[in-house]
This record gives sequence, structure tokens and C-alpha cells, in this order.
Amino acid sequence: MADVFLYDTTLRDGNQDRKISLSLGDKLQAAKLLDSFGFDYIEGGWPNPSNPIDVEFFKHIGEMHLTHAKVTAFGSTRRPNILPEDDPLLKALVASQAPVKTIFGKSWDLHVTDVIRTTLEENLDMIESSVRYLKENSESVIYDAEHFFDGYKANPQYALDTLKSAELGGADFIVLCDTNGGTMPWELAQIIQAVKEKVSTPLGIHAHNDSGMAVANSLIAVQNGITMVQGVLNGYGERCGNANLTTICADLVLKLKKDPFCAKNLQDLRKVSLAYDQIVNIPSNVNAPYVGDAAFAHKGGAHIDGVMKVSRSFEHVDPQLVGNKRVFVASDQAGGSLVVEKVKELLHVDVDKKDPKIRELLLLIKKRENDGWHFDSAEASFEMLVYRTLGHFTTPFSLENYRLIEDRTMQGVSVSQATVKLHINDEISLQVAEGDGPVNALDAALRKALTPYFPYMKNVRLDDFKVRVLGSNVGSDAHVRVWSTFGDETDTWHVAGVSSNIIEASWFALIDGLTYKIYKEQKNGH
Ligand SMILES: CC(=O)SCCNC(=O)CCNC(=O)[C@H](O)C(C)(C)COP(=O)(O)OP(=O)(O)OC[C@H]1O[C@@H](n2cnc3c(N)ncnc32)[C@H](O)[C@@H]1OP(=O)(O)O
Ligand SMILES: CC(=O)C(=O)O
Repeated sequence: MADVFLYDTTLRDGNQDRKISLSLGDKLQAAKLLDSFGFDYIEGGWPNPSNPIDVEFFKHIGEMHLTHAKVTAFGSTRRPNILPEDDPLLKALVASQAPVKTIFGKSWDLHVTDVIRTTLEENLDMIESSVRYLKENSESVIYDAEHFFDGYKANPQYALDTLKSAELGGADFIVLCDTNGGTMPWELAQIIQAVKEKVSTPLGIHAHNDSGMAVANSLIAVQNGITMVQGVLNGYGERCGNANLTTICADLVLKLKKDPFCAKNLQDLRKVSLAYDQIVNIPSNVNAPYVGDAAFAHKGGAHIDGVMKVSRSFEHVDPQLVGNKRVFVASDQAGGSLVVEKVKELLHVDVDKKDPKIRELLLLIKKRENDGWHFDSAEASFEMLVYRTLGHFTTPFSLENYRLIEDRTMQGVSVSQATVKLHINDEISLQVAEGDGPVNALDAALRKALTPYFPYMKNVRLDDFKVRVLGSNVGSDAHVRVWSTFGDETDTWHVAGVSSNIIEASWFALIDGLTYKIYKEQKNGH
């Protein structure tokens, strides 16, 4: 039996993030993902006529046969001075037919008098009568005590009275919300203890991250006996975001030794996190705890050395537990250990860190990193450097020269023409090609020269090409880094080139991109 329930509000509170606007299709796809991971509750949205997507969501979600999660519909307590059954928003919640309803109500006297502008007594009745009405029309009701911690600090007795009203109405869970996200963990722990003396309904936590404490507050709440944690996948949400359920999930299992239902799927955590970013089309946070690309990426030479000797010397958990992997970053901060590791990985041979060839390779890597190559995102250029320096591969052609002509007609049409002269297999190949720009023309001439000798070259695509100015000198004499992605029928690879001459930087990248294909084919015996 699970000892803590994870309540996911990615589709409701997460959708209040300014970067996100979920379509119906996005919501349904995400609901499937959240269910497959094993979250206990999925808050689908606030179904009411102003939110047609959410109304539609609840019409469709029943047909999706979720395997574990209970779907909840979100709303607020009734408006002042009407009966719950006459409140259009509560009626819309019932019409959603979601098995669980979650409503928020006011805990902070300031909000009662100045925001919803009613009396303190009427607010207590709004809470109790709304919970009771929904309870009569649902499997269970969760009461979110909005601004509970701020309310408690302002008027503890009244804040507690609001919780008692929810309890009287029959709430199955009372969730204490740090809506403004400003509560510190030590305050939160004290307030929870005070609540537990007065309320016997199971408690939950809903924390926002405005002071960077959302995950810490959620965990402290669990340590203080709370059994439901609300949060959002990858921490999306309004302002600074909601408590990051991805991080919380791993922390609960690996640090607090809790056993939520999804614990058995922890090794899918990274996959789920990336899949949701894919749905919302937002680049994943590389530094995200546990799941980010950099979460187990070691860059400092001394760190790499340590991890290679004893992994836990610089890793707080085994990356595989959350579906992530260890990465050694090739950089100017690397030491001999990294080179040894990379060479072993690439060539499957044992090498000695003190071998002069390895030292030479390390110096070259450091020089290029200092020049701005950034091999961590140009793995094929890194590999080419290793193969060439250690004599494992010799580029089967060499450049005699290249020449570029830029031609712009009176009609405003511009054409670039490239001439490339290569030595290949003791022969000379001189080729001319035109292109939309100088790089396109160079690429075409190079392929024209290489294809008769390496016919598979015609299957190589240039998928992406980016130029970035390096350092603080952004004038026309600045150093630039060209980064490109190449691909063929089976693989994709990334290369870089750096120079103060944009054409030369592009040339380096083109050469690495095409030569990598030759290396790949030779390795496969072609
Ligand atoms: C802490 C949270 O994240 S709560 C969730 C916030 N999310 C959203 O607001 C997104 C969905 N919201 C909506 O679709 C709309 O705001 C609606 C349909 C709910 C309401 O729309 P409108 O009727 O046009 O009101 P509007 O949004 O301008 O103002 C909110 C109203 O809700 C009232 N209200 C706010 N909280 C509560 C509450 N707990 N109980 C009862 N009424 C409340 C306010 O007093 C205000 O009423 P008023 O119009 O009489 O002044
Ligand atoms: C309920 C909710 O989303 C909040 O109080 O932040």
C-alpha cells in the first residue's frame, strides 16, 4: 500500500505557466503519459463554459481507460449568497462526471474581505456547503485551502476554522496551499504541526516556487506526516512554477524512502520528463535534478577522475535509478582521465593516461576547447580528432585549395560559386559547383569531388547549420563557431568548426561532417 499519494496538476496549474497553452490533444496525450508513469491523481482542468478545452477533456478522458490514475476536475467554492446547486461553476464541475472533484476555498481573511468581498461567516459556509454538495455528487472531494500558510500567519484561528468547515462538509483530503510560494520550510513545519492538532482529515501539500522552496516545502510536509503531494511535471506553473513533481518523486523514493505507487516506474522518470517537454514543445532544462542532460555530466578533470575511481565520490545516486546516464564532458577543464575514458569508449582499447600520445591528445582537446569548439555538442568532431591524433584513421583525401566567387546580378539575384581541388587516392579532383550561398556551394563542390570515390556520400544530409560569434568581440573580425548536424539513413552526428573566418569555420565543419561518414563506412567494412 502506497504511503504517499502523488497528485499531478500538470494539466491545470501547469497550464497556467506563461510558456504553455495545452490543446485538447496535448492534454489527452499528457494524461496518458502521466497515468502510465503511475501518478495517483491527474487534475484535468477547470471545466466551465469559459474553458471549452477543459469541458471537452472531461468528455474524452473516460474513453481513454487510464490504468491507475483518478481524474479530478478542479473548481472553486460557490459564489457568495447562493446555494451550491444554483452555482453555475459547481454545476459544471458535476457535469464533468469526473470521479474526484477538487475545489479551492479562501483561508486568508484578507482574501475573504478584500478579494471575494464577503463576510468571514459566509466564506465558512461557502466552503462547507460546496464540499458537501460535491461530495453528494462524486466519489471523493479534495479541498485545496488556498493561501493557507499566509492565512494562518495573519489569523491562525480563522484559517483553522476554514479547514474545520471543509472537514464538516466531508472532504476526503485537505490540501494546505502555499499559493504565493513565500513560506519557508521551518515555518511550514510548525504550521502543519498546529493543523494536525485540530484536523483529523488526511492532509496534502500544494507548494509554489516563488522563493525557490517548493520542493523543499513538499518534502518537509511529508516528513511532518502529510500524505498527498500536489505538483507539476518539470515544475512548470504560473510565475516561478509549481513544486516540481519530477524532482519530488525521485526525492521521495530515494531520499525519504517512501513508497508511492509510481516508485516501481522510477527508471522511466527521465523519459516521462522529456516526453512532456516534447508535448509542450519547450527545450528541456539540461540542469534539471535527476533527469536533465547535465544531471550526471562531469566536466572538471578532478571530478571525472574521482567518478572513474568510485562513482559515488561525485554522484549522489546511481543515474540509472531515474533512467539517466553518466556523461563525461570533453572540455578545457578535462584531465588525462577523461581522454583515457573516451578513448576506451571509442576504440575499445586500454590506454595509459601517461602515454605521450594521450598527453598530446589532451593538449589538443584543451586548445580547441579554449578556442571555442565545445566538443560536448560536437561529438563527431571530437571523435575525428581522437581517431586522427592517435593514428587510428587518416582522412583519405587532402585539400589543395578552395576558391569562392560571389556573383550578384543587376536584377538582385546572387549566386555563389565554389571551386574545390582535392587529392584523393593519388589523383586530383577539381570540381566546381554553384549554391544559394557560399557554404551551400562549397558543400556541393566537395560532394561532387568525393562522391565518385565514396558513392555513399550521396546519402549524407546536412540537417542543421548554425553560426555563433564567440567571446565578447562581436565585430566583423570576431571568432565564430559553426555547428552543424549531418545525417544518413541510420544516424545523426554533430560537428563544429572554429575560425575568425566564417568560411573557414564552415569548411572545418563540412570536412568533419563528411569525413565522419567515410569513417563510419570504413568501420563497417565498406
Ligand atoms: C490558486 C489558483 O491557481 S486558483 C485557479 C486559477 N485559475 C483560473 O482562474 C483559470 C480558470 N479561470 C476561469 O476560467 C475564470 O476565471 C472563471 C470562469 C473561473 C471565472 O471567470 P469570471 O466569472 O469572469 O471571474 P474572474 O475570473 O474575472 O474573477 C474571479 C471571480 O471568482 C471569485 N472567486 C475567486 N476565488 C473564489 C472562491 N474560492 N470561491 C468563490 N469565488 C471565488 C472572485 O471573487 C471573482 O468574482 P467576481 O467576478 O464576482 O469579482
Ligand atoms: C489551489 C492552488 O492552485 C493554489 O492555491 O495555488
